[in-house]
This record gives sequence, structure tokens and C-alpha cells, in this order.
Amino acid sequence: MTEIAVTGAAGRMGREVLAAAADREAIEVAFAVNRSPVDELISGVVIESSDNFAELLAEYEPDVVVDFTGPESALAYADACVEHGVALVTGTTGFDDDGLDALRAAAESTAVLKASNFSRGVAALRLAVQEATAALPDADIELTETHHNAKRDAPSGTAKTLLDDIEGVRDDLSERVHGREGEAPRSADEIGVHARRAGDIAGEHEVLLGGSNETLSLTHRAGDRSIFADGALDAAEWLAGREPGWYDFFEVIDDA
Ligand SMILES: NC(=O)C1=CN([C@@H]2O[C@H](COP(=O)(O)OP(=O)(O)OC[C@H]3O[C@@H](n4cnc5c(N)ncnc54)[C@H](OP(=O)(O)O)[C@@H]3O)[C@@H](O)[C@H]2O)C=CC1
Ligand SMILES: O=C(O)C1=N[C@H](C(=O)O)C[C@H](O)C1
Repeated sequence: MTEIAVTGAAGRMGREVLAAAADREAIEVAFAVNRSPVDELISGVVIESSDNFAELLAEYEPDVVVDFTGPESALAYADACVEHGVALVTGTTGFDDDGLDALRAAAESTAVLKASNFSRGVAALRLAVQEATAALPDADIELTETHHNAKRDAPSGTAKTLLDDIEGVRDDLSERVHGREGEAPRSADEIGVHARRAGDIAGEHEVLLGGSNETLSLTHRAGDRSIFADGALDAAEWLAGREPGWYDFFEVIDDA
């Protein structure tokens, strides 16, 4: 049995994580917190104030904290995890370089698994994009991500991960061009990046590789957020009891 604590419990993802946890025999929710007060039970769980997070960690000693919040709060939760020796699974996106460094520093003292996307389909997309990028070394590459109208960070964390993957294969691509307007044609060393926000779209990512007389388009569409919650809980079960370190969602998938 893996005992988890859930942060951001009343958020879109927090609710999904609690719903998914209620369906899993191997997972027990030790406690859940939210910044704003919540009067209702969510999936049968009482929601505590995030102001009491450190005290709750000390009292319940869960195996893993599952976090989908914002970069600032995720780093505060990571500090508390380090202090109490609790592992952290975070799907939070939007970290700047200092934030990522701080998270990596936390991983020196406790087990941290961060993924910008906990869907297995996106994991497969990443591998396909790396292969296609290598196979079409002269292609122009444009990345488009589409999300619901309440998403804060742009481009998405997944888009940034895909860009890192592409640049890992193509070292001639040195410029990320966000949106495009004006008169100049695109140059060969750029990757176009486009972020769209509309309605309640759970998350779409398309990588377009354009060559002479042919294009290849690789697209992932999330049907709903349960895929992210399921992946995060798989990660929590896998991470429980691991040594301090920085872990990757591919390690979870490879062990499944
Ligand atoms: N890795 C993945 O697979 C996925 C990652 N995400 C990422 O997860 C994160 C959350 O997404 P989503 O659930 O849609 O967002 P929501 O806005 O719906 O929920 C955010 C939650 O975080 C809490 N929160 C925000 N800021 C703070 C803070 N400073 N201190 C404490 N709590 C805070 C909010 O509390 P309050 O209710 O008080 O505002 C809320 O409970 C985003 O970064 C998103 O990109 C999303 C989906 C999948
Ligand atoms: O905020 C979201 O909704 C999502 N965020 C993640 C991201 O930024 O990539 C993952 C998913 O696309 C949904």
C-alpha cells in the first residue's frame, strides 16, 4: 500500500488525482490540502488547509506527495518533503531555470519525479518525435499546443519538453520563435512554437515536420485528465521507498 498526500486538491488535476486514488486498492490518501478553503469532501476526502502542510506531513508521514499546483507552491512543498524525508511526484509546469535548479537540489535529499506530462501517449509521442527528427534532418519543425482557457503557463510544459527533445537531436536548431508576424520568411535554424487557448481542451500537442514535397505531423490529444492522474499515481507507487534522486516517468513506464 502506498500512502500519498495530495496538494492542489481542489484544482482540476487535484480532483482527478483524488478520484483516481479512490479507485485504486494499492493507494491510500493520507491527507489532501488546498490553498483556498474547501467545504466539500472531494472523492470522500476532507480537504485541509495548505497552511498546515508541514504539520500534516509530520503527523501522517505519507510515502509520496503528489503535486499539481504552481511553480512557487511546488517548490515550497518540495522543501517540506526534503525536511520530512517524503518523496515527491510533481506534474506542475511553468518552472523557470532557478525553479528547476531548486527542484533538482531537493532531489539530492529526497526522491523527486517530475514530468511535464504523465500520459503514456505523450511518452510515446516523445519517442516518435525524436525518431522523426533524426530521420528528417532537413525538415522545418513547428510545434503547436492547445489547452483550456484557464491554463496559466505558455508554452505548455510538454511543449518545452518536446522542444528539448528536438534540440537534443538537431543541434542546428538554435532559435525558438514564439508565434510569428511581419514580413520575413522563417530561417532554417528556428523552431516555430504556437500556443492556443480555447474552451475546456484537456491538452493537444502537434509536431509538424515539413520537407520538400512531404510533411509529417505527429499529434497527441488528451481525451480527459484521467490519463494524467493515472500516470501520476503509477509514478507515486513506483517512487515510494526509492533513494533520494531525480527520476523520470520513462523509468516508471519501462518497469511496468
Ligand atoms: N504533468 C501533467 O501530466 C499535467 C500537469 N498539469 C499542470 O499541473 C498544474 C495544475 O494544473 P490544474 O490542476 O489545471 O490547475 P488549477 O488552477 O485547476 O489548480 C491549481 C491548484 O494549485 C493550487 N495553487 C496554485 N497556486 C498555489 C500557491 N501559490 N500555493 C498553494 N496552492 C496553490 C490551487 O489552489 P486554489 O484552489 O487555492 O487556487 C489549486 O488547488 C499546472 O502547472 C499544469 O500545467 C496539468 C495537467 C497534467
Ligand atoms: O495545464 C494543463 O492542463 C496541462 N499541462 C501540462 C503541460 O503544461 O504540458 C500537461 C497537459 O498538457 C495538460
